[in-house]
Amino acid sequence: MSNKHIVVIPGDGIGAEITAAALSVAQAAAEKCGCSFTHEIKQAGGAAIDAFGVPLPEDTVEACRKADGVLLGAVGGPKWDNVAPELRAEKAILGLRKALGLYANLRPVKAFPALAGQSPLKPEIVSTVDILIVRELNGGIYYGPRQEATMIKGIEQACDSEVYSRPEVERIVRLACRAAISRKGRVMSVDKANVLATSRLWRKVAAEVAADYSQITLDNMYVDNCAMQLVLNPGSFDVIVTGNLFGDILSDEAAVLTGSIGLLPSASLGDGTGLYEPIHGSAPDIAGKGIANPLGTILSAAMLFRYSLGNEQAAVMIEKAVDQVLADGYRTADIYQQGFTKVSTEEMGRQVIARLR
Ligand SMILES: NC(=O)C1=CN([C@@H]2O[C@H](COP(=O)(O)OP(=O)(O)OC[C@H]3O[C@@H](n4cnc5c(N)ncnc54)[C@H](O)[C@@H]3O)[C@@H](O)[C@H]2O)C=CC1
Ligand SMILES: CC(C)CC(=O)C(=O)O
Ligand SMILES: [Mg+2]
Repeated sequence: MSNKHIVVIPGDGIGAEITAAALSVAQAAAEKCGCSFTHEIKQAGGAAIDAFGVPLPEDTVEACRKADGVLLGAVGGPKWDNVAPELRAEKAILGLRKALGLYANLRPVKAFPALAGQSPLKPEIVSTVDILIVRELNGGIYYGPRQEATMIKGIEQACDSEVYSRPEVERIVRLACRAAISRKGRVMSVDKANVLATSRLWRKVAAEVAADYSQITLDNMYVDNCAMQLVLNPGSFDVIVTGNLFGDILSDEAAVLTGSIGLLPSASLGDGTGLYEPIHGSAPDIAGKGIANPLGTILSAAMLFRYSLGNEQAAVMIEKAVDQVLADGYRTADIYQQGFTKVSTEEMGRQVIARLR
C-alpha cells in the first residue's frame, strides 16, 4: 500500500470529532502494518456553505475523484435548514455520491458480542444478526424529478418522483448476488411491488439477474413486512438488496439491533473512488460535546482499507480492535450502562489504537 492518498471530509455536527478519531486509528493501523497513506481535509455540507457559499465545492469533488478513497463524517444540521433547497447541506452528500458514481451502499449490520445484552432485543436473537444491506445509492426518489411546494388551483402541493431503470436495478442486484456467494447465499430483495411501478420493475429484473447465480437463492419481501421481520426475526436475513429510500430507512432500524446507530459503518462503491461514512447523520443534538460514538466511522475506515486501499490486514486489525474495546467494557454515552467505563469520542479512538495488533 504505497503512495495511497485519501480525502477526509469532516462535514458538520459531530463530523469533525468522529473523523478525527477515525483518521488517528487509520494512521495507527497503517503504521502497524508497515505502510502509510497521505490525506487532505476538504469541506462539504454546511461547513462549505459557510466558507464558500455552496454545499459541494468543485474543488472538493475534484480532490475526491483523484483520491484513492474518501472518509466522510456527515453533513447537515438546523443551521442550514432554511436555505434554498438546491443549497441545502444534504445536497453535498447526494451530489458527491452522484459525481463519484457511487451506486452501491454496503451497510453491514453485525451483532457485537459484548453488546448483546444492550439491544432492545433478547441476546439470543441479537446474536443471530449478521446482515449485509445493499442499498442502491444513485437513483430512486432521492434523485427523481422534484417540484417544491407551489400553489396549484389554490392548493399548495409538492411532488417527489421515484424513477428506476433496468440497468440501475441490474447492477445493484448483481452486486448483491455476488456478495451473497461469499456469505450464506441468500438474497432478500425488498420493494413495494404491490403498489409501486418502480418496485414491479425492480422485482422482475432482480429475478432475471439472480437466475445467473446458481449459488444463491432470491426471495422478495415488501418493505413494510421487512421492517417488522428485522425486529422479529433478524437472523433470517443474509443479504438485503433494496432501493435508495427503503435502504436508508431499514438500515437505521437495523442499527438499533446492534445497540446504537453510532456503531454502523458503510462503504459507497462505484466504478471510481469509494466513499466511507457511518450510516448516521451529523447528530446536531450532541455535536461539540465530545460524546459521539466514533466506532461507526472507525469501522468505515476499516472498510476503506478493505475496498479502496487494498489492505485487508489493516481492515481486520481495526475490526478486531473495536470488538476488543467493547469486550473490555469501554462505552460512549449512547451505549453506556452502569458498571462499564464511560469514555469520550477521543478516548474511544485512543482505546481502539491501544488494541491494534
Ligand atoms: N450521510 C449524511 O451526511 C447524513 C446526514 N444527515 C443529516 O444529519 C442531520 C441530523 O439528522 P438526524 O435525523 O438527527 O439523524 P442523526 O443520525 O444525525 O441522529 C439521530 C439520533 O442518533 C444520534 N446519533 C447519531 N450518530 C450518533 C453517534 N455517532 N453517536 C451517538 N449518537 C448518535 C443523535 O444524537 C440523534 O439522537 C440532518 O441535517 C440530516 O439531514 C442524516 C443522515 C445522513
Ligand atoms: C441526505 C440523506 C440521503 C443521507 C442519509 O440519510 C443516508 O444516506 O443515510
Ligand atoms: Mg440515513
